Amino acid sequence: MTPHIRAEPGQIAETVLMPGDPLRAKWAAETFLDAPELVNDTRGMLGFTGTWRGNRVTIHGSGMGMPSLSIYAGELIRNYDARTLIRIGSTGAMQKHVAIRDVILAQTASSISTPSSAIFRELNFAPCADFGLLQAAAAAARDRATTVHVGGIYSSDTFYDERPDLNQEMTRHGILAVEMETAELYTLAARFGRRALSVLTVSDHLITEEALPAAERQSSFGDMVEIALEAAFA
Ligand SMILES: O=P(O)(O)O[C@H]1O[C@H](CO)[C@@H](O)[C@H]1O
Ligand SMILES: O=c1cc[nH]c(=O)[nH]1
Repeated sequence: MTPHIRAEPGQIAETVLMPGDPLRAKWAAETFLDAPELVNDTRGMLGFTGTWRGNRVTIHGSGMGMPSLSIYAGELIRNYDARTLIRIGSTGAMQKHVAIRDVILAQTASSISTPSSAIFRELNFAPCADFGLLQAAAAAARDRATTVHVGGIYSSDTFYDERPDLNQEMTRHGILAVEMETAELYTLAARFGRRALSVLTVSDHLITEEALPAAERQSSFGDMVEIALEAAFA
């Protein structure tokens, strides 16, 4: 038990999928896991443990933004010994060739800062995905109709951005999309020797201003969850 997770030792699996939204954790657990059991609801942050093809999996919300993710992922690693952490998130596209509903495998995550920045001081640490997970997710994605992109993303501290110049530079330098958690997830995984990957679904587009209709969000997120599960147990 931690200040933010009421699960008993042993109630959290070694493999954890982490959406930002606790209700997406509930939906994914009820849709993809056998016998999902609620293991956390402290502060309304939901976590479920069940099995997928016989493998134990926890699906636990991270909340929005890196400070929130660093609490949950940090406690899952330190207190429950989570070994494989895969974010399943929504993201905003920053390239014309990336479309709504496409899936992005985040190879690297740029940021202005993360909760870990105080450790690095003048160093520009380069948070990156676990190569084995990335390779397995790319292989799992190849068998699907969904278009998948592999590359760098941007982990922002803000959803309502006030730096169009910065977005332009990221687009110019090939950054695929923006979200708000991955750089800290990859940094924590590096620090504790764990495996991490972010599998993201494009929910809106910063250039075309398209957005996934609310009614289609869950069905479009299904591919991302299955890719994450297949990668975890490849
Ligand atoms: O859909 P989730 O996983 O929450 O991810 C994205 O959506 C939230 C912003 O609306 C941020 O958490 C961002 O990273
Ligand atoms: O953080 C996010 C997530 C989805 N779309 C965005 O524009 N930003």
